[in-house]
Amino acid sequence: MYEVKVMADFAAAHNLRNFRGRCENLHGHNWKVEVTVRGDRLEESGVLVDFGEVKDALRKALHQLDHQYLNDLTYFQDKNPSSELIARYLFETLSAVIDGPHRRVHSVSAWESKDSCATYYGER
Ligand SMILES: Nc1nc2c(c(=O)[nH]1)N=C([C@H](O)[C@H](O)COP(=O)(O)OP(=O)(O)OP(=O)(O)O)CN2
Ligand SMILES: [Zn+2]
Repeated sequence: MYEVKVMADFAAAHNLRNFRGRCENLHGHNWKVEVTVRGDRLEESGVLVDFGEVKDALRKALHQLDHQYLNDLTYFQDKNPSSELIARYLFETLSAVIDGPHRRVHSVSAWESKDSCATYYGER
């Protein structure tokens, strides 16, 4: 099994509804996102997937979040933009473009600060 990881970041505002704490108030973070792709077979070139391909897909997905008030986005109308659900949103978005016969997005981690991170692994 091979594993490829790429990272990128974005800045956004959010508030967590019904959180019963100061995170219910509007505030922001600089999230760092880590995407892990796994697969059992390499391309002829010897790579599982080009880092650049994953970075491009991640940057496109993060462009939708960067400098936004996340609670306003359609995906977060009925759920909080917690780090867990941001990771899930990115997992679903990236799986749709990166998954193939020999490679799959394995996980997406969203680091809200240098010491707090949530990871989504999908349903499988
Ligand atoms: N499991 C999760 N817990 C929390 C999330 C989350 O997305 N998933 N989010 C938050 C809030 O976004 C909040 O802004 C973070 O607050 P806090 O943990 O207090 O962050 P600080 O960096 O200010 O914490 P310190 O106590 O100063 O380290 C909360 N929890
Ligand atoms: Zn927060």
